[in-house]
Amino acid sequence: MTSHFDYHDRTLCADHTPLTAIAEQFGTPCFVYSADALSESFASYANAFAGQDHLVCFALKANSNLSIIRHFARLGAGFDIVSGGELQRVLAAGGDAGRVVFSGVGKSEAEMRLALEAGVLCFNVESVNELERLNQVAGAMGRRAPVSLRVNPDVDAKTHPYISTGLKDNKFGIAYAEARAVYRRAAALANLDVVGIDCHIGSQLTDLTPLLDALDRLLLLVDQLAEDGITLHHLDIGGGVGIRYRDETPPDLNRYAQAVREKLAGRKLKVLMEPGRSLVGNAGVLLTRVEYLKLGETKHFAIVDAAMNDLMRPSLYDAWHDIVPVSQTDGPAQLVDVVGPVCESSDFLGKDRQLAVEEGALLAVLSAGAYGSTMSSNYNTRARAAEVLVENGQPRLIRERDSFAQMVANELNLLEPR
Ligand SMILES: Cc1ncc(COP(=O)(O)O)c(C=O)c1O
Ligand SMILES: N[C@@H](CCCC[NH3+])C(=O)O
Repeated sequence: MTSHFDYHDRTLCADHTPLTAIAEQFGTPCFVYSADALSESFASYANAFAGQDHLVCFALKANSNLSIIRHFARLGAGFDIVSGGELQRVLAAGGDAGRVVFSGVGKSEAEMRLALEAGVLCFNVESVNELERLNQVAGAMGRRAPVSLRVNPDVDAKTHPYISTGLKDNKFGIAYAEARAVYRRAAALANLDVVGIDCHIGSQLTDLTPLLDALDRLLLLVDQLAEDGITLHHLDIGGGVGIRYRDETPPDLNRYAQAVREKLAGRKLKVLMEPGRSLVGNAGVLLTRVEYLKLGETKHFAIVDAAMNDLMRPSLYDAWHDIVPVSQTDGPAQLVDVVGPVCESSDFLGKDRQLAVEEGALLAVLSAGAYGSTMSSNYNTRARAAEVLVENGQPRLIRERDSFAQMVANELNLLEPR
């Protein structure tokens, strides 16, 4: 529970707006976000890094709803994108392309053209082949491409193996041992401007040590590059700061910023960062209603109207999300698996939870603001959930639930005549 999602008169509220009223108005399942929580998490970065030349680039993959992008753009954020689609979202929401860094291992030529056209701040390049392709695409357009190399510092981020990205055997980044040579190659290419260096070692990190170790390794490289006559203007420390899902202790941002400040003292390097989860994760919940209570032979199930297609994290990473009743009752708690209607045994939101539940009751799956809606799908031809933003005490629909007509429309006119 956070101060933004808390009980008032035994009803869970989003900034004092009862989730019962939101469910009534918008239906379930639906994601509910708190605008104040978004502002607060952004402010905690801004305050921690105040006094240092920096840019917080919100990693869109965590939550790319246009209203959330716009909210962060108004607060002065930049954006970290990984596809042409994400760039379109930033532009549609009124974000500034000049504050966008473009990450990702597989940028297509079309995506490069789109980003050069828009004028992004930087391409975070992840391989020599990408470098050559970008040089060629920029040349053909008569443009120069600003580049940073994503260096793989080979540090163990000590997180779930699926979300660790900074080890030698991960597909991400340019091997540390090769980075200096690749920079020389980049500097020699006619249509590129070498402007920065970046890394991102993994997600949901609760320990600052690997982040700071990675920074040390990058700074060593920055010095070697200076000897080669390559001067960088920014250093992008990536994202990865973890949040509390259950009982984790997230890293202290002030300590992180202080350590970064000390390590960069005396250098003319702007700091960029790419937080996703830590900006939005605890600013959202997934609201769902219990359809059935099913007493199995060995287990009891609360079958709810949200499923793995709405929130994949439990199925995919065995991730824990707290699940709480929206209305507190005095009924007896029982041990249940909270599962969805999807036809997969891995379709669960939580296992072995002590909950006082009854059919028709509302539940809130907490910490669902990051990698919830963005990873959702239409599996089982289920409509992707609506999204609602609570701002100034008012809930506002920011994404409509898919309609079934929408879902079949793309294929309907391609049907062979009967
Ligand atoms: C390159 C890059 N930047 C930023 C992020 C955002 O990470 P997080 O949500 O953990 O802050 C990711 C995802 O892990 C990423 O791959
Ligand atoms: N999608 C993951 C994190 C991966 C971040 C992307 N590099 C999650 O839900 O935790």
